[in-house]
Amino acid sequence: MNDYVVEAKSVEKTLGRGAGEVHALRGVDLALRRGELTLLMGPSGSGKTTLLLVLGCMLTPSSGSVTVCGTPTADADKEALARIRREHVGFVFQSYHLFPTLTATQNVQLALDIRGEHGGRAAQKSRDALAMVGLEQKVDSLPGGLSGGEQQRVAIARALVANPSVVLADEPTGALDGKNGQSIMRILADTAHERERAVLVVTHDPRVVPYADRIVEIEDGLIVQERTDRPRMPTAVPFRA
Ligand SMILES: Nc1ncnc2c1ncn2[C@@H]1O[C@H](COP(=O)(O)OP(=O)(O)OP(=O)(O)O)[C@@H](O)[C@H]1O
Repeated sequence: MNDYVVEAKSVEKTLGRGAGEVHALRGVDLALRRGELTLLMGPSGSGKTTLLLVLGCMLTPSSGSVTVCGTPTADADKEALARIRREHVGFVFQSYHLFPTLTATQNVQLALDIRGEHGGRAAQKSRDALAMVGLEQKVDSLPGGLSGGEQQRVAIARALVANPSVVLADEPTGALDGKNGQSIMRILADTAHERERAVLVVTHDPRVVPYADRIVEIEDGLIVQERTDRPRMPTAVPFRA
Protein backbone atom coordinates (compact mmCIF):
# COMPACT_ATOMS: atom_id res chain seq x y z
CA MET A 1 0.00 0.00 0.00
CA ASN A 2 1.40 3.42 -0.91
CA ASP A 3 0.17 6.96 -0.29
CA TYR A 4 -0.73 7.49 -3.92
CA VAL A 5 -4.31 8.41 -4.62
CA VAL A 6 -3.81 8.63 -8.37
CA GLU A 7 -0.95 7.06 -10.26
CA ALA A 8 -0.31 7.47 -13.98
CA LYS A 9 2.35 5.36 -15.67
CA SER A 10 3.69 5.81 -19.20
CA VAL A 11 0.50 7.57 -20.23
CA GLU A 12 0.12 8.52 -23.86
CA LYS A 13 -2.90 10.25 -25.35
CA THR A 14 -3.58 10.97 -28.99
CA LEU A 15 -6.36 13.41 -29.81
CA GLY A 16 -7.99 14.16 -33.15
CA ARG A 17 -7.74 12.13 -36.33
CA GLY A 18 -5.83 11.99 -39.59
CA ALA A 19 -4.05 15.24 -40.42
CA GLY A 20 -5.43 16.77 -37.19
CA GLU A 21 -3.96 14.06 -34.94
CA VAL A 22 -2.04 15.41 -31.94
CA HIS A 23 0.10 13.45 -29.48
CA ALA A 24 -1.07 15.44 -26.48
CA LEU A 25 0.67 13.16 -23.92
CA ARG A 26 3.81 11.24 -24.85
CA GLY A 27 4.67 8.99 -21.89
CA VAL A 28 3.76 10.70 -18.63
CA ASP A 29 4.48 9.27 -15.18
CA LEU A 30 2.83 11.16 -12.34
CA ALA A 31 1.58 10.21 -8.90
CA LEU A 32 -0.59 12.35 -6.64
CA ARG A 33 -0.29 11.84 -2.90
CA ARG A 34 -2.70 12.46 -0.07
CA GLY A 35 -1.97 15.70 1.80
CA GLU A 36 -0.11 17.29 -1.09
CA LEU A 37 -0.93 20.17 -3.43
CA THR A 38 0.73 19.70 -6.81
CA LEU A 39 0.86 22.44 -9.43
CA LEU A 40 0.95 21.42 -13.07
CA MET A 41 2.48 24.19 -15.16
CA GLY A 42 3.56 24.50 -18.76
CA PRO A 43 3.06 26.44 -21.98
CA SER A 44 -0.24 26.64 -23.79
CA GLY A 45 -0.94 23.40 -25.64
CA SER A 46 1.60 21.39 -23.62
CA GLY A 47 -1.02 18.85 -22.46
CA LYS A 48 -2.04 20.11 -19.00
CA THR A 49 -5.81 19.85 -19.42
CA THR A 50 -5.48 16.54 -21.25
CA LEU A 51 -3.44 15.13 -18.36
CA LEU A 52 -5.93 16.42 -15.79
CA LEU A 53 -8.80 14.79 -17.67
CA VAL A 54 -6.92 11.51 -17.96
CA LEU A 55 -6.06 11.52 -14.24
CA GLY A 56 -9.73 12.21 -13.44
CA CYS A 57 -10.96 9.39 -15.71
CA MET A 58 -12.77 11.80 -18.04
CA LEU A 59 -10.48 10.71 -20.89
CA THR A 60 -9.05 7.25 -21.44
CA PRO A 61 -5.31 7.05 -22.21
CA SER A 62 -4.29 5.70 -25.63
CA SER A 63 -1.66 3.65 -23.79
CA GLY A 64 -0.20 3.39 -20.31
CA SER A 65 -2.11 3.03 -17.05
CA VAL A 66 -4.02 5.12 -14.54
CA THR A 67 -4.84 3.79 -11.08
CA VAL A 68 -7.25 5.63 -8.79
CA CYS A 69 -7.37 4.71 -5.10
CA GLY A 70 -5.87 1.32 -5.90
CA THR A 71 -8.33 0.59 -8.73
CA PRO A 72 -6.75 0.15 -12.19
CA THR A 73 -8.88 1.91 -14.80
CA ALA A 74 -7.57 0.10 -17.89
CA ASP A 75 -10.45 -2.36 -18.21
CA ALA A 76 -13.15 -0.08 -16.86
CA ASP A 77 -16.10 0.60 -19.17
CA LYS A 78 -17.87 3.98 -19.29
CA GLU A 79 -20.08 3.16 -16.33
CA ALA A 80 -17.22 1.92 -14.20
CA LEU A 81 -15.22 5.06 -15.00
CA ALA A 82 -18.20 7.20 -14.01
CA ARG A 83 -18.39 5.30 -10.72
CA ILE A 84 -14.67 5.88 -10.05
CA ARG A 85 -15.20 9.61 -10.70
CA ARG A 86 -18.24 9.76 -8.43
CA GLU A 87 -16.50 7.92 -5.61
CA HIS A 88 -13.07 9.49 -5.73
CA VAL A 89 -12.73 12.63 -7.85
CA GLY A 90 -13.82 16.25 -7.45
CA PHE A 91 -13.36 18.66 -10.39
CA VAL A 92 -13.04 22.46 -10.32
CA PHE A 93 -12.92 24.46 -13.58
CA GLN A 94 -11.96 28.02 -14.42
CA SER A 95 -15.49 28.91 -15.51
CA TYR A 96 -17.19 27.52 -12.36
CA HIS A 97 -19.90 25.59 -14.29
CA LEU A 98 -22.72 26.64 -11.94
CA PHE A 99 -26.40 26.49 -12.90
CA PRO A 100 -27.65 30.09 -12.94
CA THR A 101 -31.20 29.29 -11.78
CA LEU A 102 -30.14 27.20 -8.78
CA THR A 103 -29.04 28.60 -5.41
CA ALA A 104 -25.55 27.98 -4.06
CA THR A 105 -26.88 25.16 -1.88
CA GLN A 106 -28.75 23.57 -4.80
CA ASN A 107 -25.65 23.79 -7.01
CA VAL A 108 -23.59 21.98 -4.38
CA GLN A 109 -26.36 19.47 -3.77
CA LEU A 110 -26.23 18.38 -7.41
CA ALA A 111 -23.00 16.57 -6.59
CA LEU A 112 -24.88 14.54 -3.97
CA ASP A 113 -27.93 13.98 -6.18
CA ILE A 114 -25.82 12.11 -8.74
CA ARG A 115 -24.57 9.93 -5.90
CA GLY A 116 -28.10 9.07 -4.81
CA GLU A 117 -28.11 11.32 -1.72
CA HIS A 118 -31.22 13.48 -1.51
CA GLY A 119 -33.43 15.33 0.92
CA GLY A 120 -32.74 17.30 4.08
CA ARG A 121 -29.51 15.56 4.96
CA ALA A 122 -28.04 16.28 1.53
CA ALA A 123 -29.13 19.93 1.82
CA GLN A 124 -27.47 20.19 5.25
CA LYS A 125 -24.26 18.60 3.95
CA SER A 126 -24.27 21.13 1.10
CA ARG A 127 -24.70 24.06 3.49
CA ASP A 128 -21.87 22.65 5.64
CA ALA A 129 -19.62 22.46 2.56
CA LEU A 130 -20.46 26.09 1.74
CA ALA A 131 -19.65 27.09 5.33
CA MET A 132 -16.31 25.30 4.98
CA VAL A 133 -15.39 27.69 2.14
CA GLY A 134 -16.66 30.73 4.04
CA LEU A 135 -20.03 31.11 2.31
CA GLU A 136 -22.46 30.43 5.15
CA GLN A 137 -24.12 33.81 4.50
CA LYS A 138 -24.68 33.03 0.81
CA VAL A 139 -26.27 29.60 0.86
CA ASP A 140 -29.49 30.87 -0.73
CA SER A 141 -27.86 33.20 -3.28
CA LEU A 142 -28.07 32.59 -7.01
CA PRO A 143 -24.74 32.58 -8.91
CA GLY A 144 -25.66 35.93 -10.54
CA GLY A 145 -25.63 37.53 -7.09
CA LEU A 146 -22.16 36.25 -6.23
CA SER A 147 -18.71 37.59 -7.12
CA GLY A 148 -16.39 35.49 -9.29
CA GLY A 149 -14.41 34.44 -6.23
CA GLU A 150 -17.60 33.43 -4.41
CA GLN A 151 -18.81 31.45 -7.43
CA GLN A 152 -15.51 29.63 -7.52
CA ARG A 153 -15.89 28.84 -3.81
CA VAL A 154 -19.34 27.34 -4.54
CA ALA A 155 -17.67 25.21 -7.23
CA ILE A 156 -15.05 24.07 -4.72
CA ALA A 157 -17.76 23.25 -2.15
CA ARG A 158 -19.48 21.19 -4.87
CA ALA A 159 -16.21 19.38 -5.62
CA LEU A 160 -15.64 18.63 -1.91
CA VAL A 161 -19.11 17.84 -0.63
CA ALA A 162 -18.94 14.14 -1.47
CA ASN A 163 -15.56 13.80 0.21
CA PRO A 164 -13.42 12.87 -2.83
CA SER A 165 -9.88 11.61 -2.31
CA VAL A 166 -8.55 13.75 -5.14
CA VAL A 167 -9.43 17.26 -6.27
CA LEU A 168 -8.45 18.26 -9.81
CA ALA A 169 -8.63 21.98 -10.58
CA ASP A 170 -8.11 23.42 -14.08
CA GLU A 171 -7.03 27.08 -13.93
CA PRO A 172 -9.20 27.73 -10.84
CA THR A 173 -7.83 31.26 -10.39
CA GLY A 174 -7.74 32.13 -14.10
CA ALA A 175 -10.83 34.37 -14.02
CA LEU A 176 -10.10 35.95 -10.63
CA ASP A 177 -8.23 39.00 -9.38
CA GLY A 178 -5.23 38.57 -7.10
CA LYS A 179 -7.07 38.66 -3.77
CA ASN A 180 -9.81 36.24 -4.82
CA GLY A 181 -7.24 34.01 -6.49
CA GLN A 182 -5.25 33.84 -3.26
CA SER A 183 -8.25 32.92 -1.15
CA ILE A 184 -9.14 30.14 -3.62
CA MET A 185 -5.57 28.81 -3.42
CA ARG A 186 -5.70 29.02 0.38
CA ILE A 187 -8.84 26.85 0.37
CA LEU A 188 -7.25 24.34 -2.03
CA ALA A 189 -4.08 24.21 0.09
CA ASP A 190 -6.20 23.63 3.24
CA THR A 191 -8.05 20.89 1.36
CA ALA A 192 -4.73 19.14 0.75
CA HIS A 193 -3.14 19.74 4.14
CA GLU A 194 -5.98 19.75 6.65
CA ARG A 195 -8.43 17.47 4.91
CA GLU A 196 -5.68 15.17 3.62
CA ARG A 197 -6.73 15.14 -0.01
CA ALA A 198 -4.55 14.93 -3.07
CA VAL A 199 -4.95 18.22 -4.95
CA LEU A 200 -3.72 18.95 -8.48
CA VAL A 201 -3.97 22.50 -9.82
CA VAL A 202 -3.32 23.30 -13.47
CA THR A 203 -2.19 26.89 -13.75
CA HIS A 204 -0.31 29.52 -15.72
CA ASP A 205 -0.38 31.88 -12.77
CA PRO A 206 3.00 32.32 -11.06
CA ARG A 207 1.26 33.94 -8.05
CA VAL A 208 -0.05 30.54 -6.96
CA VAL A 209 3.42 28.95 -6.76
CA PRO A 210 3.82 29.65 -3.02
CA TYR A 211 0.86 27.37 -2.24
CA ALA A 212 2.42 24.32 -3.90
CA ASP A 213 4.15 21.43 -2.21
CA ARG A 214 5.37 20.30 -5.59
CA ILE A 215 5.57 21.83 -9.04
CA VAL A 216 5.46 19.63 -12.11
CA GLU A 217 6.29 21.15 -15.47
CA ILE A 218 5.04 19.71 -18.70
CA GLU A 219 6.18 20.57 -22.21
CA ASP A 220 5.00 19.08 -25.43
CA GLY A 221 3.27 16.18 -23.68
CA LEU A 222 6.22 15.23 -21.48
CA ILE A 223 7.05 16.03 -17.87
CA VAL A 224 10.32 17.90 -18.04
CA GLN A 225 10.85 19.00 -14.47
CA GLU A 226 9.63 18.42 -10.94
CA ARG A 227 10.43 20.72 -8.04
CA THR A 228 9.58 20.68 -4.38
CA ASP A 229 11.44 23.83 -3.33
CA ARG A 230 9.11 26.77 -2.98
CA PRO A 231 8.95 30.19 -1.43
CA ARG A 232 7.00 30.53 1.82
CA MET A 233 3.22 30.50 1.60
CA PRO A 234 1.64 33.91 2.17
CA THR A 235 -0.04 34.17 5.56
CA ALA A 236 -3.39 35.52 6.66
CA VAL A 237 -5.31 35.63 3.40
CA PRO A 238 -8.89 36.03 4.63
CA PHE A 239 -10.74 32.72 4.36
CA ARG A 240 -14.21 34.07 5.09
CA ALA A 241 -16.23 36.58 3.11
N1 LIG B 1 -10.20 17.44 -29.08
C1 LIG B 1 -8.98 17.66 -29.57
N2 LIG B 1 -8.66 17.27 -30.82
C2 LIG B 1 -7.42 17.47 -31.32
N3 LIG B 1 -6.41 18.07 -30.64
C3 LIG B 1 -6.69 18.49 -29.40
C4 LIG B 1 -7.98 18.32 -28.79
N4 LIG B 1 -7.93 18.85 -27.55
C5 LIG B 1 -6.69 19.33 -27.37
N5 LIG B 1 -5.94 19.12 -28.48
C6 LIG B 1 -4.52 19.47 -28.66
O1 LIG B 1 -3.78 18.72 -27.71
C7 LIG B 1 -2.68 19.48 -27.22
C8 LIG B 1 -2.79 19.58 -25.70
O2 LIG B 1 -3.94 20.33 -25.36
P1 LIG B 1 -4.28 20.71 -23.86
O3 LIG B 1 -5.61 21.42 -23.88
O4 LIG B 1 -4.15 19.53 -23.00
O5 LIG B 1 -3.10 21.76 -23.52
P2 LIG B 1 -2.98 22.77 -22.31
O6 LIG B 1 -1.58 22.68 -21.84
O7 LIG B 1 -4.06 22.51 -21.31
O8 LIG B 1 -3.23 24.16 -23.03
P3 LIG B 1 -3.78 25.56 -22.44
O9 LIG B 1 -2.78 26.02 -21.43
O10 LIG B 1 -3.81 26.45 -23.64
O11 LIG B 1 -5.14 25.30 -21.88
C9 LIG B 1 -2.77 20.83 -27.92
O12 LIG B 1 -1.90 20.79 -29.03
C10 LIG B 1 -4.20 20.91 -28.36
O13 LIG B 1 -4.33 21.72 -29.51
